Amino acid sequence: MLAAQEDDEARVYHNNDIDFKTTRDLDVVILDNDCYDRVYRDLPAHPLVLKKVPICEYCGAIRFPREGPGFCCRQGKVNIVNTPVPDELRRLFISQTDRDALYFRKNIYFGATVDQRVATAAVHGQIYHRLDQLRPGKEGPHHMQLYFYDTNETLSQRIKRSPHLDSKLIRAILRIYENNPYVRVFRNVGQMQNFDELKIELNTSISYYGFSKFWGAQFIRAYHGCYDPLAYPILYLGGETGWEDKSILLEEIPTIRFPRSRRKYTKRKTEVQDICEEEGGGGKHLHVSAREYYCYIMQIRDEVFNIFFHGGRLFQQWIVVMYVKIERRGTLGKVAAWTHVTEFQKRGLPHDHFLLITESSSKLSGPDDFDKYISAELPDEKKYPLLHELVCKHMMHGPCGFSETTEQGKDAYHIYRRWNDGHKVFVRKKWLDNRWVVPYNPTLLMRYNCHINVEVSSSIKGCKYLYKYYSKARCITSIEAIYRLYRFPMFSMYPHVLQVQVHLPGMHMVPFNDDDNLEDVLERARNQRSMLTEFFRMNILLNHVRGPTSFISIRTVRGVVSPTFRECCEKLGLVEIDRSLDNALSEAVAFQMPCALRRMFATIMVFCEHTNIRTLWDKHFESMAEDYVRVHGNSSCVEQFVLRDIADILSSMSKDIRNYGLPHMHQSDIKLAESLNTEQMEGFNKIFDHVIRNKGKVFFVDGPGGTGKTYLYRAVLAKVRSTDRIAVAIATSGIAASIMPAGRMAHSRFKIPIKLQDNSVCNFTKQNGTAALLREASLIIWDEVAMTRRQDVEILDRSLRDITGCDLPFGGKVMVFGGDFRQVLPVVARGTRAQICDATLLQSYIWDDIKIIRLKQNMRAQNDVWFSQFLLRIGDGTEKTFPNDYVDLPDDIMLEYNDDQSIDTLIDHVFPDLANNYTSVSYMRERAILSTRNEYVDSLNAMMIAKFSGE
Ligand SMILES: Nc1ncnc2c1ncn2[C@@H]1O[C@H](COP(=O)(O)OP(=O)(O)OP(=O)(O)O)[C@@H](O)[C@H]1O
Repeated sequence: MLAAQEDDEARVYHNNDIDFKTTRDLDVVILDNDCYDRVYRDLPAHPLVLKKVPICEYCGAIRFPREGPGFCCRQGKVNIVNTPVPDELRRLFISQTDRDALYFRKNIYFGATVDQRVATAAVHGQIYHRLDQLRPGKEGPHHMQLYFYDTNETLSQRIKRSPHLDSKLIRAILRIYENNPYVRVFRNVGQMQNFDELKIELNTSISYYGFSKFWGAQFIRAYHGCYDPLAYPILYLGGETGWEDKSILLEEIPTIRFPRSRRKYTKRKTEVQDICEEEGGGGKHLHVSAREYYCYIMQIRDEVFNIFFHGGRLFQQWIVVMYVKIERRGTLGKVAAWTHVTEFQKRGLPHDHFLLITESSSKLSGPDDFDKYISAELPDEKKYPLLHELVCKHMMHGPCGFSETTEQGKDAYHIYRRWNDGHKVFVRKKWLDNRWVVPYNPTLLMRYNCHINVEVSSSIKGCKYLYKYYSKARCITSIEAIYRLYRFPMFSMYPHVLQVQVHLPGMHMVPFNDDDNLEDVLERARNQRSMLTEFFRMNILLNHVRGPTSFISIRTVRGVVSPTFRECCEKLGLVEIDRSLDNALSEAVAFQMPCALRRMFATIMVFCEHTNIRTLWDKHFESMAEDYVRVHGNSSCVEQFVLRDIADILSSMSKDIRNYGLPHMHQSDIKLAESLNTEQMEGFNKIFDHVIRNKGKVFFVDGPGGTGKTYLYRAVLAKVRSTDRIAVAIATSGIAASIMPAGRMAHSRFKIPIKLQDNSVCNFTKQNGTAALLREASLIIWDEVAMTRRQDVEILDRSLRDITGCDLPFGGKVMVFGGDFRQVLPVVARGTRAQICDATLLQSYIWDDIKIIRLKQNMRAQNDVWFSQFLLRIGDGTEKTFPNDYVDLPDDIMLEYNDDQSIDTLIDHVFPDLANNYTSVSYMRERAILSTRNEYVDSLNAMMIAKFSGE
């Protein structure tokens, strides 16, 4: 409070400027120790007040913390003398009581309102007034013609035309401008002999006034010194030039420094001004830049009446201090990285978006953590009176729903607790409750006393939300101009990219009037196109079409008008999309592996609208097939491998390779069905029969390791796909997914949430591509389901029922699960044996409807009957055990443990003669060492790589 009492500014900002009253529902019992009170802990007692810093010792500008020494006047090098403002004008600018002053301020503005009575013309989007006749007509003088009369005549003519004008005020203004040199010159124009021949064109947008015929055209550019006094006579009332003739006094000024106290400042300032006058420009002068000039005059200085000042700088200080405080004091946890964007809203007010990425130790992991930092409720007015006032003042916006607790929302948006506790405040003429409170951090709100919306973002969507502010359509406002003038950082991100608006067809902004019919607006052909792409194409055409006279003539090729610039470019062969994609692939060949090229090729197929994919395939096939050629040599088989890979990638993007005109792909697995054993064949027929008859059923292929489950899936997948039906193959683990044609991992394919709740569903919407794919699918195969939590499968069941609208298991799809409960079971963190068993599919309601296909014949160990039976006995739990469930392993499948040497022995055993074989794909593919932890795998890999020859 001390700081607040001492400081004038503080008093201004602390004044109550909002009326509110508050009420509370008596039925609701308020807890004394409400756990949600955590969020209000350690609140600052009062909003932050910026520290005072001494005024600039050179120019006397009032400075804010962190403004560098050269911020206002380049340490005294820039010194611009302010023209004194007459008392009368000053009064008009500052009086809060005089009616004429209020009227004056209400009615002064710059710019042209298009007056229908004056001939106006829009040339390249700028508005010109053209007054051919300077001599008044029969109706008497008006507009600019009024300037050529003396004060009384001008005034009576003005009042005649606008009876509401305050004649005293107009007279005062005319008096103030009596000595303005431009006013005088203008008046004299009326005395000229050939007055009738004069024409004046006034460009009210930005750039020039032209007096023609008499002097010839006289253009005054915006950067010319007299543009400012002509365009803004009210700011340059003496007609003084703008920045152009201002100069830097190099020799004298820097030696005279203002003392750091305000009392001594005025005396020293007069001394400096005297010296400047004595010098009369005799010192060594350098010109100031426009930026230096504007930066200088936009400063606040004690006892200097500055009519240029528009404010907004305090806000920038607030940004700087806010970030510094956030990072240093860790209000929102320890910040690892951050970024911010200043957005200027329609009225020109700056609005900052900060994204703070906290260190892992400070990550907010769930609703309980969110509640420690964020409140979306009115605080208790008795316990936290000041905070309550600030929430009423700054944080009451649009309505959301009530919520009993904070909940982790879908996507990036969480639901914060907005309890219906009957607490209401009467603010802005309305009774508002917790539903209207924007989420905020009490500490930040108390400290900065302004609207700061704080929310937790748990996904990349938060970043996207922020980044979209880069691509908004923008026009520069006065406050943004000041930001740019002073080079305030507006983006804390590198590289700084200011994008123009880019949008997809049909996704761009469309202007319309209130009374427009929206359907007509959407139908308008010009609204269907992306402005930017059309603009680029038009520019291409401008380089090639000779002497165009209109937009239509640009689009005319051999007498035919094309509807769009793009079509016109295509007709003229000017669009090079195909060639640039070809170049991109050629470039990638130099440094990408064949598998990366195949992925890139598939991406181009799906996203880049290449007009002839087959030519691209023919040209780049060899590069994409290099790795297969090295192993197989045979070209037709290699082509099939490459096609298979691309088909798998396309399938993961829900696309079918058959629609792109590439070489025909043989169904390599189609013959597998012929070699199935009896058990497999029985299962195959059952599954395929249900698919063909479109009859929903859930199967479970139960077989110990090596009984040919994967072999069966591949045969079924190939057969179903050969009938042009969609078969989706997934597995719980990545390795199993990779050995199924077009296999994907379950969590990724079905977007199963990691954290599960009772009614969770897959994270796709009904309209989404995954939903469309699953709706179309005739068969879904899920391998290794024994390792999956039953809840994941139940979520899929719920989602499929939802997107298909069919209440049968899995929406009436043919579902084939496979796995082996004798192998690995689901992982339940720190779960007991009972909890693990409860998480298996066997305990699910789904199990009741499942038809089991049992495979017993071990196809992997056909030559080792003893071993396959041993495995079965272990899995079935019938092998003889010792205390603690130990079993006896035969010696010939074990290696002797030998302390440090054991790992080497294991590597040598599994990978004999590694140094000579590590380049052989088949050798490496046929063997593997399994391990329980990633760190062991990493060290094993390192040990093996060390055995390779060469660098
Ligand atoms: N009908 C068959 N004819 C010839 N070989 C077969 C047949 N069925 C399976 N195989 C072969 O037996 C081996 C094991 O088959 P597969 O990998 O399909 O078994 P699995 O039950 O999926 O094993 P795991 O549970 O360990 O993954 C493979 O090499 C496969 O090619």
